[in-house]
Amino acid sequence: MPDHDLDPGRRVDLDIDVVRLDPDLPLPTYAHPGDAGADLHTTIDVSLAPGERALVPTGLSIALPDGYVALVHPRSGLAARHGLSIVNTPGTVDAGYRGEIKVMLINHDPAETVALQRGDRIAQLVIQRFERARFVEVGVLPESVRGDGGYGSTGTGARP
Ligand SMILES: O=c1ccn([C@H]2C[C@H](O)[C@@H](COP(=O)(O)OP(=O)(O)OP(=O)(O)O)O2)c(=O)[nH]1
Ligand SMILES: [Mg+2]
Repeated sequence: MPDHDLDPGRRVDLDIDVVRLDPDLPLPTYAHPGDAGADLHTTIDVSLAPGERALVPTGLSIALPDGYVALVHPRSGLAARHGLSIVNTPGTVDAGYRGEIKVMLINHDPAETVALQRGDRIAQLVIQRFERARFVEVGVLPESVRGDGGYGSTGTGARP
């Protein structure tokens, strides 16, 4: 097995109820064992001129268990080949959301139009657990080594 412990028959971690609003298109699909992202398909043909964005339907509605979120990530191949990304990457699909999952695609290529066809895999859905925080207001935060340094405070060169 080339993927050492990435067993194709690996247990499923979680069942998620899915409604296919467009029954001719597939469910989200993991391309390989061990993949974090399940690919999402566009239900429509869509053409994006340079700089243009579009909210693209996937034909899927899901019901996530409480404590889980689905994140809509770009696909690196489309990004590398066509400059295609997602405006609000990663998109957040809340557990209580019952509407159609949509993807806000944007064409970052300066010159080429990106043409996608119905059924093309346009994005990937990563399912994660999250923590729901209680925001406890305090007057002073505990000290830390980083302090308020950020936004490039460590520079870009190699660090010793
Ligand atoms: O890429 C995305 C992002 C969001 N959504 C859906 C699911 C999510 O639960 C809902 C709301 O998303 P978000 O909270 O990011 O948007 P908002 O602008 O804050 O809208 P709202 O006021 O409805 O929360 O829209 C998608 O289908 N795809
Ligand atoms: Mg919101």
